This record gives sequence, C-alpha cells and structure tokens, in this order.
Amino acid sequence: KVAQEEVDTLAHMEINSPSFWHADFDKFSFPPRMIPEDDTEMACLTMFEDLGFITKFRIRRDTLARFVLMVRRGYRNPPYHNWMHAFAVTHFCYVCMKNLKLTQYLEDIEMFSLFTSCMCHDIDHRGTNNSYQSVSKSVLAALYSSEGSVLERHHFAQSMCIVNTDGCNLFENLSSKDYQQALDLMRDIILATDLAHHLRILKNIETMAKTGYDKENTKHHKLLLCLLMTASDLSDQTKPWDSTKHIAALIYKEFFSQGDMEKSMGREPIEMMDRERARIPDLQIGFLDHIALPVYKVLAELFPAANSVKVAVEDNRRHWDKICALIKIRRGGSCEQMSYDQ
Ligand SMILES: COc1ccc(Cl)c(-c2nnc3c(C)nc4ccc(C(=O)NCC(C)C)cc4n23)c1
Ligand SMILES: [Mg+2]
Ligand SMILES: [Zn+2]
Repeated sequence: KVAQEEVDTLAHMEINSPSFWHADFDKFSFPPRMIPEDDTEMACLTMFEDLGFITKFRIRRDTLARFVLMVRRGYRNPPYHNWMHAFAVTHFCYVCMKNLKLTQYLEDIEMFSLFTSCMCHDIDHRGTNNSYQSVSKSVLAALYSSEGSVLERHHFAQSMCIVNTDGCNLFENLSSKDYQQALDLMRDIILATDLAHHLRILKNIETMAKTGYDKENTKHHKLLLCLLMTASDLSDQTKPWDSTKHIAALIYKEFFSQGDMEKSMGREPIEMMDRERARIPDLQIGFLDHIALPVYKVLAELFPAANSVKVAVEDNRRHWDKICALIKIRRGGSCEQMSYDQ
C-alpha cells in the first residue's frame, strides 16, 4: 500500500535533529499540529532517533520508513480522529519521555511499546464511537462487541496487521521474549485508550500517586503506561486556547455527524452528539472537570515537571467558563451555541 520510492526516500534521508523542527520541539509548550502533515513522517523519524529506539532495538531504516508510512495510511480522514491526532498524541508521549525521566520508572521495551502504541492507537477510526458500532450493526460490532472496547480492539488488530506485513515489522530484531512482550504491551495500551477503561482504573492510578510509584511493582508499570497513554490521547487540552478551541470544533463536527446519522436511523442521539441540543461550553467544562483535569492532576502529582501541563488545562477550563458567563449575560439564559472568539 506504500510506493517503494516513498519508502526509499524516507529510508535514506538524513534524520533531522529535534531543533531542525523548532527550538522547543521537545518541550510541552510546542504545538505538534503546526508541523505540516507531509513532514510528519520525517518528524516521527526524528522522535524514534532522539529517543534512541533505532539503535537500542536495531530497527532497520527501510522497515521503519515502511512502518511509519503504513501507519499514516491506516488512518481515515474524519474531522478529529485522523493521522494528525495520532501524530499529536505521539509527540506528547515523546515530550514526556524527554522531560519526565521515564527511564527511572519504565523499562526500555515498555517505552518503545508505548511510543509505537501512540502512533497506532486510533488506526482506521471511522469518526464514530463504540456505541455507534452496535447501533449501526457495524462489522466491528459483529467482531468485537461481546468483549467491549470495539473500536480499540480494531485499532489493535489493524496495528498487528501492519506489524505482520512484510518489511513493516518494527520489532523484527527483538529477542522472541521482547517481541512477545512488545505485542502484549501494545494490546494492553491500545485497549486502555477506551475512556471507559480509563475511568475504571483512575482510582488505582490516584492511589499509586498517593503511596508513591514502586518501580519493582509490575502493576504500577501498567497503571503508569495507561496514564501516559490517556494523557497523550487528551494532550490537545494542554495547548494554548486557540488550538483547544479549534480542537473542540473538530470533535463536535465528528460528534454531530454521528448524531445526524443516528437521527437518520430513527434514533435519538445523546445530547453531546445532537447539534440541536448540545451546549458545547457546558459539555467541555464537564469533560475537563470529570475526565481531562483528573488525568493531568495525577500526572503532575507523579511528575512535578508536568505541572505546567496541568496549569495549561486549568487555563483552558477558565476560558470555557468565561464563554459561559458571556453567554449568560448576552442571552440571560444558559450556555447556547454562539461563536466564541474570546
Ligand atoms: C481517550 O479516548 C477518547 C475517545 C474519544 C474522544 Cl472524542 C476523546 C476526546 N478527546 N478530546 C476530547 C474532548 C476535547 N472532548 C470530549 C468530550 C466528550 C468525550 C466523550 O467521549 N464523552 C463520553 C465518555 C466520557 C463516556 C470525549 C472528548 N474528547 C477521547
Ligand atoms: Mg481511540
Ligand atoms: Zn485518540
């Protein structure tokens, strides 16, 4: 599915250093979505190289090129859950590895699997959520609905298809023990991207942060990998307001399309997917309070160097509050649709 000359170009080009992209490329403040989409494969090579994975795991350059090209092609183009989302998620994970001294918490194989999982975690996403798979009786529901996390099982299955494609096996030079561990880790990490799973383990993560991380405890390794995956998956919320506002527009474009499709099937969509009923500022405040903020709060408890990220999310929440207050003043009512150019 990828042309040989594309592989050759990517495989033979000199890998750019992080500063080639931007002086702050490996900082939490850098917005990865400013990298032009056509340069993202090269930026992925930069991250693989800068994290030392190419040497440590003896990754062949042509294999790495083919893998990155195949993963990018594995994504469709819905408003939000597309390749640029995966790239932004991968970049946040890279920045965590560069700034949070994760080598003192995790094994090399765990970090390599986490980084690769970030790239693959939403492969072939259709812009609809898990419940829509069942409602629409999709093939994915037929395959996976008995186990739950339907989409996430598909993202993992698609990732394994790529790993098993000739010339794309990123793990080909690993020992058979590390090879098996890498695939098992990718499965656990990609399945952990189901928000329902995250909500189930959040208490355990918060307890771990309270009692202190124990590097000898394998359960702590697993909980930390899931936290870092979710923190990366939601990392658009850690960027400046202009970006966050734009991301919300993309997310609700995707949600409202699903709501429209549910209506055309004679079903009533949930409020957050119903363009007639959704009040975006209220919904975003709810999402930040109940989902995003607890993630970055516990991340900052475990890693004081991540405090700036938690502050950025709190800033974004304040922006949504301001918009709600403005709407109340102008409309004398609740938060309704309006253009928020604050
Ligand atoms: C980590 O996995 C996912 C999967 C899908 C999505 Cl869209 C997101 C995601 N990424 N950014 C956002 C933002 C800014 N707002 C959101 C508002 C609501 C929901 C949502 O799914 N609510 C229902 C649930 C809590 C039962 C997700 C939102 N979201 C993350
Ligand atoms: Mg997902
Ligand atoms: Zn995602």
